[in-house]
Amino acid sequence: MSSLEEPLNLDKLPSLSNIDWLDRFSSGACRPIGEDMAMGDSWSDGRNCSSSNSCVEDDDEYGRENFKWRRHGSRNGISSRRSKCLSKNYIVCGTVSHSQCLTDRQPKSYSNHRSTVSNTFKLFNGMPKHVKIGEVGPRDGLQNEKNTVPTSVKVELVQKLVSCGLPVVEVTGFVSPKWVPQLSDAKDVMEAVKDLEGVRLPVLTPNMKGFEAAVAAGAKEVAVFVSASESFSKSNINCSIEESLARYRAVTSAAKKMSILVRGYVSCAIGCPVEGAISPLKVAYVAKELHDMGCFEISLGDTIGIATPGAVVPMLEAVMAVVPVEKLAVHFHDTYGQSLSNILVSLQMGISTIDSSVAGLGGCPYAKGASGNVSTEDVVYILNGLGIKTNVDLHKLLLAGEFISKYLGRPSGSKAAIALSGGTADASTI
Ligand SMILES: CC(C)(COP(=O)([O-])OP(=O)([O-])OC[C@H]1O[C@@H](n2cnc3c(N)ncnc32)[C@H](O)[C@@H]1OP(=O)([O-])[O-])[C@@H](O)C(=O)NCCC(=O)NCCSC(=O)C[C@@](C)(O)CC(=O)[O-]
Repeated sequence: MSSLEEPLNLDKLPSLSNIDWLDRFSSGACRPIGEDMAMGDSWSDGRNCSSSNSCVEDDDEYGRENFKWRRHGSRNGISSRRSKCLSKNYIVCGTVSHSQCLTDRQPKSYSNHRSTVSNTFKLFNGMPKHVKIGEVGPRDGLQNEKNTVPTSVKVELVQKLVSCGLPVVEVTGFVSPKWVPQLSDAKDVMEAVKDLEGVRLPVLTPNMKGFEAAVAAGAKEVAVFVSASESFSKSNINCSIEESLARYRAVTSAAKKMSILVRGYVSCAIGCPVEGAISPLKVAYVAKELHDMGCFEISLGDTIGIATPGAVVPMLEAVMAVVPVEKLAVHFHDTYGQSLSNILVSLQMGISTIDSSVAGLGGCPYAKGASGNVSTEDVVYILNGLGIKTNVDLHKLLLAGEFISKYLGRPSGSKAAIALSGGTADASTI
C-alpha cells in the first residue's frame, strides 16, 4: 500500500491514455446487477446501465471531440450510430409529461436544424437517462444542527422522504456522541425506520464500534468516510488517512461476511478548510482504495462547497481513470452556489448518482462555514428539466422540505421549493 506521505507520481495511476474510453463507457463497463459486487449480492437497487443508463450507444464524434476524457475512442461506426442517438435523446425528453424540457426548447423551425442537433449532441449526449438520488438530509443535513432535533421529528422526516420515492435515504450516523451530539439517538432512529420498504437506508459508520452498533440496530447498509486531505481526516475522525483506510478495511471485511453493503465517501474531494485545493490524484488514490476494499459505490464530496465545474472535471477525470464511472456518485455542498453547475458537468461525464439534502439542510461540524448540500428539490427540478428520470414525486418532496424547514424555524434552502411554494398543489407536474 502506498502512503500519501509519498508524493503520488502520475505513473502510479493509470492515465487516460492507457484506458480505452470504450472500456469505461461500454455496456460491458456497465455491469449487470450483482456482478462484481464485492459486498455480496443483496444489493437490490443496482443500476443496470446496459438497459437504463447506457452511454456507449449514444457515443458519437461530438462527445470525443469536445470532452478530453473521450478522446481515445475508435471512430468506427460513428455515422451509423448518430441517427440512433438522435432518436434516443428525443425519447428521453418524451418521458416527462407536462415538462418544459429539452425537446420543448428545440426550435422546431430553426433554419439550421443540423446545427441545433449538433449542439444537442455536444451538450447532452453522455448524460444518463435515469439518476439515482441519495438523500442525505436526515444525516448530513441534521448533524450540524445546534439544537437537538427530537427523534420523532427525524423519524417522521425519513418516512416522508421515503414516501417521495427516493431510492436511498441516509438515516443517521453511528458516530461518537461526544463528537456529534445531534446524532446520539442513532440507534432509536434506525430502529424506528429499519422496516421501511422499497428503499435503501444507509448509516454512517466511522469504525468497527459504529458498524457493530449500526448492524445491531437493523442497518443493512453502512457508509464509511475517508478524507482526501490529511488535515481534515485528523479533525473529522481523529486519525490519519492511512489509519482510517485500515479501519474501513476491517469494516468492509466484516460487512462482506454479513452481506451488508458498504458505501464509501471521499470528503474534501475538491478542497479542504485547512489545506486548500486538493490534488485530483489524492482523491483518485483514496477512491481506488475504497473501491478495492469492496465499497460498491463511492461518493465524491465537495465538503466545503467550493467546487466549480473547472475543478470538478479534472477531479472526475482522475477518479474515473481508476474507478468505473457507474460506481461513482457526486456530493456537493452549495456554499458558493455552484452545485447545479457541478452536477450538470458531472452528468455530462456520465455520473448517474447524485447526493442531495432536502431543503438544502446541512453543513459539516468540522468544516466551519460550509453550507448545506445542494437541495434535493433543486436537483429533481433540474433533472426534470433535462428529461432525466428520478421517480421522485416533487410534490411530496416539497411537503417533506416544508415539514423540516417549519420545524427548524427557517426558510427552505431550496430555490425551487421557495419558487414553488404557494403552488405546491401543481408541483408534481412541473
Ligand atoms: C471516529 C471517532 C469515533 C474517533 O473518535 P476518538 O475520540 O478518536 O475515538 P476513540 O476510539 O478514542 O473513542 C473515544 C470515545 O468514543 C467512543 N466511540 C468510538 N467510536 C464510536 C462510535 N462509532 N460510536 C459511538 N461511540 C464511539 C469510544 O467508546 C470512547 O468512549 P469513552 O470510552 O470515552 O466513553 C470520532 O472522531 C467520530 O465519531 N467522528 C465522526 C465525526 C463526524 O461524524 N463528522 C461528520 C461526518 S461528515 C463527513 O465526513 C463528510 C461527508 C461524509 O458528509 C461527505 C461530505 O460532505 O463531503
